[in-house]
Amino acid sequence: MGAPDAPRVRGFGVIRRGFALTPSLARGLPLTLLLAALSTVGGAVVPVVVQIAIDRGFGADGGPDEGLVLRWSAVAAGIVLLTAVCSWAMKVRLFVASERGLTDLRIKAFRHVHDLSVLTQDRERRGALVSRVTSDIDQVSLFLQFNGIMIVTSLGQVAVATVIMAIYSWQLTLVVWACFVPLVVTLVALQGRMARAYDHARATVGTMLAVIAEPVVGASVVRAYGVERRTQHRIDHAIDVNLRANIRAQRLVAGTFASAGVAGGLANASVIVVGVMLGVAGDLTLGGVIAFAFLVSLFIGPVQTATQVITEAQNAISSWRRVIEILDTPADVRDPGEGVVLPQGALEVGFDHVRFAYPGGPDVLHDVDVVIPARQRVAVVGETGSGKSTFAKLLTRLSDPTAGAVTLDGEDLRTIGFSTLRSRVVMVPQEGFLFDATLAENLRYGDLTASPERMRQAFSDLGIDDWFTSLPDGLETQVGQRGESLSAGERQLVALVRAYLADPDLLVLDEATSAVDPQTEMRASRALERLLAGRTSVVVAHRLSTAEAAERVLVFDAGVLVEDGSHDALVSQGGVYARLHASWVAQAHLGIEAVPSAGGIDDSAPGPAWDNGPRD
Ligand SMILES: Nc1ncnc2c1ncn2[C@@H]1O[C@H](COP(=O)(O)OP(=O)(O)OP(=O)(O)O)[C@@H](O)[C@H]1O
Repeated sequence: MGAPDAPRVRGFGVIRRGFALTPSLARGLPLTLLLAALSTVGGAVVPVVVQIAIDRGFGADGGPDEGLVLRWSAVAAGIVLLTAVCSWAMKVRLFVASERGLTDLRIKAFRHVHDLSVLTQDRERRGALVSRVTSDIDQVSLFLQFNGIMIVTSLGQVAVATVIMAIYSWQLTLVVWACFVPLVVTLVALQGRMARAYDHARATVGTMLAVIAEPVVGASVVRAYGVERRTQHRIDHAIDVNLRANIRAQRLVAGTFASAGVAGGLANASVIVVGVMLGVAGDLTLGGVIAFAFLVSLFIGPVQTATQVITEAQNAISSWRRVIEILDTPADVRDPGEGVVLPQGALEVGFDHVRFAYPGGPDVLHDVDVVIPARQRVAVVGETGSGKSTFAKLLTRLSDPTAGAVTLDGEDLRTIGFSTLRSRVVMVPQEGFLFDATLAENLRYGDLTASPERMRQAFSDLGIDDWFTSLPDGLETQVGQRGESLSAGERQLVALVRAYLADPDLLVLDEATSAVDPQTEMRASRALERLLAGRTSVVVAHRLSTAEAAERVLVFDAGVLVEDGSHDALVSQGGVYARLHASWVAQAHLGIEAVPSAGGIDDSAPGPAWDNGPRD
């Protein structure tokens, strides 16, 4: 995602927006800056004391004045100590403020990622999205803690050194500044290129993480198809692209740092030459020339540091921009907050001339106009890609229609608060995602307050307590990552129990296509039967038996609702559904578990499902 719909924020705008989004970052900043300024003063004191000790102590009338040298040394030691304390306090404050601020930012960004519609999330690969909330924020944090304050202290030191140098000799001060003019010009000229180089480098980090994460998640597919080398090649390529992007950015940084070195050397040499000339002319004392030489190094060091830090700031700004872009991406499926109140009980569903297109694509649903009365049990069928899942997504407001409206009991879904919607409407996706936790914790996603007794009762209500009691650890069974310690069929059972605990008034179910053993299949059918009882239900059916059991069948073909009626009526009508049914029956008699589709029989597809199964 080049951040989907967020306007691009530039340079200082990023810093301003960044601070506005994280007020705790700026809180107490004036005191931190004051401490930073005080800690820079200490560094400038030493050359001044050296000058006083040389000119007034060693050069005192009547021989060296040891007392004076000791007194001034004590003063210098005190100031240096105080400076160290200021520096420590400043760093602690900075660490605390940046950690707090960036934690806030991380939480905000993470929440916002959740608010974005599934569609928006799909546009950026998940790994790249995660990188914006993790590694990009880490970059900003690192910069603020180690470099941000260095810019402040360095610029402070440069200012303090300039003032003191000017007090000693304004001519030499001008010479020093003149040596750095080319550096400033170079820096300004390279800013744009460096910003682009770092933007690219940060984007390649996101891509790299996405490319690495994908095969880790899909490790079994990678191994099953023996594509380790091809996968490794993709990863190597992404790493290589990132490496080259970083090198390109760092080359620019190295160039500016080298220019700073040249300017420093030039300044040192010029000061000695011009200083000696001024000394010979009687305009400067020996102590003054030595002090000035010290001050020049005090000036050059921070200028070089600031040069490097300013260039590295581009990296942090690029990262900050990527986080801000996420926060500025509007949540296209917006929660209306309180919203309208829905009546209790089963819900009536309406599609009022609904049209839908995925961003940048053609319409995939065309003028769908249908009413599903409360408590009706509906099956949605059609071949792969006909728009069944999209219909289900609109029904559960994972996306909003491009035109027309989806209604619940006559209320537009867009006017119903998310909390009401999520408690009344539940979607059971094809692959019920399970979290790496116990069975009980996974079931609680359906109802946070469910007690163990209620959970056990749910298994019993759905007629699958024989399976539940076969689990040695019962509710404490660990399901593994994505539920992989359970079989596909068992995961379906858990998903059904979870939906039952949520107790929705409208249940939308995308039937699983994976084939399971006959016993689990029977359990799942029984549980589904009981789960649907008394509720309005829309099941995206992949099994003909599910369509046969429904009161009403909606048939989609290329995004158009082409048939609508009971199973029997549609079979006798002799249309798309009848053809689907006939091919299925023929296949069943032949004992081949092939998958007929609206276009005929597809004998390459596996399983008992009657469309081609999921595209991927
Ligand atoms: N996220 C997406 N972005 C772009 N196009 C999409 C997206 N999801 C689906 N489509 C397209 O929309 C059309 C309808 O897809 P949909 O998933 O609704 O079909 P389906 O009937 O549910 O198919 P299946 O039975 O295989 O799940 C297809 O042409 C598909 O390619």
